[in-house]
Amino acid sequence: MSTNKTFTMIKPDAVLDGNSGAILKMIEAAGFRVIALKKTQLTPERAGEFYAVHKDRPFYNDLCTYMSSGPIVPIILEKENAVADFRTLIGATNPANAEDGTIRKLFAKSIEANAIHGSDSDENAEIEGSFFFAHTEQF
Ligand SMILES: Nc1ncnc2c1ncn2[C@@H]1O[C@H](COP(=O)(O)OP(=O)(O)OP(=O)(O)O)[C@@H](O)[C@H]1O
Repeated sequence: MSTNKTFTMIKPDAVLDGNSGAILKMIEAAGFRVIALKKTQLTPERAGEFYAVHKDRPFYNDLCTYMSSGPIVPIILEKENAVADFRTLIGATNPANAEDGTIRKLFAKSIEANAIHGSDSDENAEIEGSFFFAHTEQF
């Protein structure tokens, strides 16, 4: 059964460019409610843990370097059909393929520095949210 929650993370390129506020505004305007939010920075090792599923991909090392290169804003969100609706809101992984009006179309710079992450399943949303927030931090 759906948990109605998803996990997102505004990535270093978007945070450093001062786009966190504009991105959060789009997220809330689309009907998502913020359950937990903070600003933090990953070490390369923690970035490697977060993206462990990609450890055999050729872009893994560059991805970990990039994801630990600056601040990020991890967020837990709530909405009906949250995981699927959020993937629609952010658009395709590669901004060259992202649909008009999506967050990545507006803010992503490249397939790597693509502004934002969105969980791809209810199970991963739970795992990824717990990676950054203890249950007591959520409300
Ligand atoms: N070919 C690639 N070259 C460089 N970086 C890539 C490439 N493919 C994916 N990435 C990076 O790895 C992240 C995870 O890749 P994945 O295939 O899970 O995409 P996604 O599900 O759209 O993105 P995310 O998991 O961040 O929401 C991407 O968001 C992107 O930052």
